[in-house]
Amino acid sequence: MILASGLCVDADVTAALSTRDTVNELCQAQMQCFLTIWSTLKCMVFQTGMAQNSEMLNPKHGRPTLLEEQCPLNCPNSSDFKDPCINLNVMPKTLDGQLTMEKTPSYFVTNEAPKRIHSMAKDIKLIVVVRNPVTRAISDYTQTLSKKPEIPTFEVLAFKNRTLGLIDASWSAIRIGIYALHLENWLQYFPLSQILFVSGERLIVDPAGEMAKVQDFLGLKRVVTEKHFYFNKTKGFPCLKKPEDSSAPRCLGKSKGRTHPRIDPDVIHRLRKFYKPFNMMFYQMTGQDFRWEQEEGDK
Ligand SMILES: Nc1ncnc2c1ncn2[C@@H]1O[C@H](COP(=O)(O)OS(=O)(=O)O)[C@@H](OP(=O)(O)O)[C@H]1O
Repeated sequence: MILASGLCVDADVTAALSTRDTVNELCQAQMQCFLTIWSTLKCMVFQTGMAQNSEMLNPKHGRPTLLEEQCPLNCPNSSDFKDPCINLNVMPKTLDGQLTMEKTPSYFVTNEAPKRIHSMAKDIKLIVVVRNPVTRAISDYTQTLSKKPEIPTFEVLAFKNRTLGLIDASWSAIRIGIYALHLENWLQYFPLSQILFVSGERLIVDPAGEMAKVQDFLGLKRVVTEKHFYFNKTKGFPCLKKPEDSSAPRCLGKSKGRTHPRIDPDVIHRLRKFYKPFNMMFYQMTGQDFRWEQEEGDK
């Protein structure tokens, strides 16, 4: 989907319409979304897919202690939320002075998740790490490519019809980055004050700054600070100086921070245009400008 510049979402317009209406109007105006986005709204739409925040948070530097557990809402052999599978028993017992964290990126884009999580814990705090959706799509593709080298190129997958400039919004790598639609789903159950949006870009250039926001949001003393991080030139990312369970510095694993394949700049340009109105809506909904339009590169 290519969006003409005149169709950028104006804040007043966005306020007057629900997100879905606004997106619908934009799509209709472009006549390029067809039913793709609308049919996917009923099931899954997007994910942010960034694990690094919880991995950085895991060290029990402070009090309350943070515990991390994966996937409490997933039933074994079931990922479609059909069964009533909320099972807090799989979570570790949370003692006084502890906070338990759970990290499953796909929940953000799973239609049933907000309702189910709300019925489990209405006052739960939610943290979402978001990055430029264009970079996110390329990162997503890079991950798939590492497992399935035979898949078509990013440029092929990104379009329904490249000549006509029709972006394939049904491709999960692209669909997931339409954050405004996912957020709309969550805001039907949780107030914005219960959700913290962490900038994936800031997390790389200023991990301590973003972690300060996380600690404040969780009501923790700021114990993770600049002194816990250093920039690892080989990795090209910040790493932890000394995790609690080891005396050695620790970077995130090989699957985090992979080199992305070169993508045709024209395709990147088209994707930026595609995402722009959705990003504007997301900024308005969150009250945060992630400045993705101002980025030069997409790595
Ligand atoms: N400190 C540090 N070290 C390494 N990587 C970092 C770091 N901070 C942020 N990032 C970015 O995190 C991206 C990987 O997160 P994922 O999206 O794969 O997480 S998840 O597994 O889907 O939850 C990964 O994306 P790619 O660069 O595409 O690999 C990184 O850009």
